[in-house]
Amino acid sequence: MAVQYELIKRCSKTGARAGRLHTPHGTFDTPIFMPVGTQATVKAMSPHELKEMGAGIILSNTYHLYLRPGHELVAEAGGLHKFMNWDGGILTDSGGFQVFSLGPLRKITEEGVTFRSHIDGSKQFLSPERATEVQMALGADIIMAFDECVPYPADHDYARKSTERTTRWAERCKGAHTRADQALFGIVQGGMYKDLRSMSVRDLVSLDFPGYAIGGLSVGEPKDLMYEMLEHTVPLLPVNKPRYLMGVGTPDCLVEGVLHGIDMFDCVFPTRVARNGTVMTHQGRLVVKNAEYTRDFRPIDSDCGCYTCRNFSRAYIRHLLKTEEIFGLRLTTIHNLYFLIHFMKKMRQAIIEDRFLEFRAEFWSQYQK
Ligand SMILES: CNc1nc2cc3nc[nH]c(=O)c3cc2[nH]1
Repeated sequence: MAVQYELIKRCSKTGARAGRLHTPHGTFDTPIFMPVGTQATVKAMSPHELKEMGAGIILSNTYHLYLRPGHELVAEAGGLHKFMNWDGGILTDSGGFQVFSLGPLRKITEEGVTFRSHIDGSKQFLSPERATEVQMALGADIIMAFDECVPYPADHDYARKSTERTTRWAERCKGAHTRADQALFGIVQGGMYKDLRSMSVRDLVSLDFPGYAIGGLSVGEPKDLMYEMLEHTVPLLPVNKPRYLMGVGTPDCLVEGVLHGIDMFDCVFPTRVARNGTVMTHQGRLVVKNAEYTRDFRPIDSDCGCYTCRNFSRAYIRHLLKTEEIFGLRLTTIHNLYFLIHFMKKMRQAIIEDRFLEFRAEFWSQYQK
């Protein structure tokens, strides 16, 4: 199997678990946070810096790379790892979510989705087979089935019909997937309906994927509703397969996702907000661009071991951001990614030492959103 999950330790009181994910490009500790590199680069970061800060698996997007530069060109370069000179793990999202959230004027049929490129308005079409072919050409270690992310809110009838189609599409992806060195994950849908989440899990598990993503969350629903869906859905998934919660990445959601048994997370949040000067600390977020930090010569976070916090002050970073110096957003990005990657390592250690609930209580006692 291209990707194998190894369970190391289960928390005795919750669904939290520590594990390892074995892939063709290395073995990575879980729970893991995966930086997003939509267009074959984690914005402002070099592969060397990503490796140095402990990044293991990064994401790229099929939708974007299919439109530009095209999957054929990436294949000609020898695949994504060679193209971007990254020898760690790569996961590609299948394009479904991006088509629904980016591509204007889209039309969904049983066959697939017709949409207009957000770049040049050209008419495009993706089907389960085509999305799988594109991902095989891009060459990620983990690829995702082509699905429809049920929008929020959606009525039960729409959610049911869409989820049933996503399952038929997952089967078609499985039929089209012929690369033995890649793992194809199914994506659980079902909207905010427990019966449909159960149906989606049952149908996908019967198709037997090497890993399962929880889709259709972090789409604008209240966090408590997301947690409720996780509490219901995750325990239904096989214990010996990785669980990947798509699009989730603020510290509070990461803690609650780990609590419910999630192993893998991705989110643009840390890199996106870094570029406008929002950085994460153990007490919550701060906007280092704000005037209050003009003469603040302390590091962003005195407990943080990242390159930014070891070498630069809030005042200096604020100055760089105010003057729109590129180095400023590089420093905030380095910090935010390091913070989350190491936050996951601390959670993993707490699970191994069977003190995850204490870790979680300590986190919530300090954290202001
Ligand atoms: C930022 N939130 C978010 N990013 C997502 C990506 C996804 N990809 C495929 N399918 C999904 O359902 C899905 C849901 C998501 N929510």
